[in-house]
Amino acid sequence: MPYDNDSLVLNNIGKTFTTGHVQITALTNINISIGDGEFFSIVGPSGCGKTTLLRILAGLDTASTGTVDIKIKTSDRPVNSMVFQEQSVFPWMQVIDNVAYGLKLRGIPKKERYEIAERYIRMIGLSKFAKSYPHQLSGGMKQRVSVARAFANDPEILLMDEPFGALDEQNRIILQQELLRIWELSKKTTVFITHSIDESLCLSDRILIMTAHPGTVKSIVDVDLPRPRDIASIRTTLRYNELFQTIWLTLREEVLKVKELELAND
Ligand SMILES: Nc1ncnc2c1ncn2[C@@H]1O[C@H](COP(=O)(O)OP(=O)(O)OP(=O)(O)O)[C@@H](O)[C@H]1O
Repeated sequence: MPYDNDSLVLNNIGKTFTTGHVQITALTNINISIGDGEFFSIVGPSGCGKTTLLRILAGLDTASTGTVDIKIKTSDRPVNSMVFQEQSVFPWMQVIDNVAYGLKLRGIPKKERYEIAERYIRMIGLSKFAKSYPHQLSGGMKQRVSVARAFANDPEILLMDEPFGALDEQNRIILQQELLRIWELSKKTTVFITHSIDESLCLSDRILIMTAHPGTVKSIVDVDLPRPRDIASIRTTLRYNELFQTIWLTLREEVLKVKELELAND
């Protein structure tokens, strides 16, 4: 692991859902340590429990077994901020108030919270739209607002559940590059779910590949691509292609298991 100190440690995490008399084991025996300031991605076949794991990290759901230890550096900031796939901006608030919302909840005075919000709005290239309302923005711009809000909150850890999954490719590449730039400045510990091997390679320090249902750790890949990264040029490197191939071959076994299961259930 490229980081000296842990920010987030998952000990033996398991999750079983009970619906009526039916029990579904979504996650089992997950042990991971994520470094302070690390960008850690999770990929895995559909239904392997990625979102369930992130919800447990966010405290939105509880684990059936095991513990999550998050290192708290200061008590005056939130433990986590989450960015979802679907835009989660408040339609009745201007961009600046959306970005400053978490700071307002923490009682940060207006002048200070606007200064912080303006800084992140500038970083994601929306300065001209600070006073706009969400209905005046495109989908990609709204997702930028969500990203800016998450960073402005200055949480211990940033959790992202396919934040660019609903965007078209051009917007996705621009947002990935912007996310890289902001993350490289803030070095915030980030856990990022994606279905895209390419996206995980462009952004991450390490990538967790999960097994098919029930989800557990299949392998963890070190992304030894240099930083700072330029997404367009990193994709042309030999190392990128080697890593892509390694991840795909590992992931493919799990995706095929899901397909076999689906056929057996037909
Ligand atoms: N609230 C719930 N109640 C019962 N079962 C659930 C619940 N939430 C998730 N599951 C089950 O847990 C398993 C993991 O679901 P989860 O959404 O975490 O997977 P995922 O890897 O994020 O999927 P995808 O890639 O398709 O988004 C699935 O079998 C799902 O049906």
